[in-house]
Amino acid sequence: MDSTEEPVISIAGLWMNYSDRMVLRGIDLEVYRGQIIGYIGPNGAGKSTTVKIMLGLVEGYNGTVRIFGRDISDGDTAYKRRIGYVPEVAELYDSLTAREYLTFTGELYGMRNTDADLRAEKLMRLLNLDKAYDMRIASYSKGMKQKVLLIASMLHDPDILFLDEPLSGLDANSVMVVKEIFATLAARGKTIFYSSHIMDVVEKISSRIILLDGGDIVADGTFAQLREQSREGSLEEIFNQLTGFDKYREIASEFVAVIGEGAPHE
Ligand SMILES: Nc1ncnc2c1ncn2[C@@H]1O[C@H](COP(=O)(O)OP(=O)(O)OP(=O)(O)O)[C@@H](O)[C@H]1O
Repeated sequence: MDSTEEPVISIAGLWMNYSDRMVLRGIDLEVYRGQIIGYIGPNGAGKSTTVKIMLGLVEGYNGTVRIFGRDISDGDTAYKRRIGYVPEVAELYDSLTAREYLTFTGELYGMRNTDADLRAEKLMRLLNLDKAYDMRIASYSKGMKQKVLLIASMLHDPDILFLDEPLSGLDANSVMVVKEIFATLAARGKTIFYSSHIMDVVEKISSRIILLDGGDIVADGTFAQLREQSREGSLEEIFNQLTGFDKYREIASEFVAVIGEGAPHE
């Protein structure tokens, strides 16, 4: 990273609460071109909230969020054309075919219908979905839907990709392809910002790992740096240590004990 380079994402003093619940407590974060950020944290830590704020989907926060150098609260939504997003829950238009859905999405991003169609068809073929291109999405498997979401997020060649559990439902071969796509895009200067709970994936593909807990960033660095600081071996162990979670054995044993308490059979 060139130290004189402007960050593509710059967050300063970000606070967010939903009614009486404080979710983000003054987050500061700068992200640069070419970084693959693994944004991790316990359930409910505020990862999706942070991403939705950056996408302009959640308002009412305090602090400053700049994307490509511009404050996103200034009313100019032009930055959205340069980002792609894969949400946590696949909300696809089941009644459409992939051709209809992807050309429609491409047009929303300002592409010409024929260009979007041509490109989408090529990308579908590369992910083994050529035969499904004209089938209704309702008939797709979970992994097929996930591939369509991934294609939709990248069709317009965005500069920043936000993804929530991007490898969810993909088979091992497809996981390898998508991981390689992320690495290649990052090498071309794109930024990948994704959330996942699959620690061995995060460990392997992130150039930088950011751990959110209790509304704050509690770790930020490469996997090697995190490992050095915490003296733990795997990211899963580092995660457990930094989030203060050491009760998994007790919880599991109590859980199994409750199951074995004797069901109220007649
Ligand atoms: N629209 C909303 N209204 C009220 N509370 C919300 C809303 N969205 C999120 N929250 C709350 O904010 C907190 C953070 O949620 P968020 O979805 O950002 O967490 P997360 O880190 O993405 O979790 P997960 O790993 O489970 O996906 C949770 O306590 C959640 O209940």
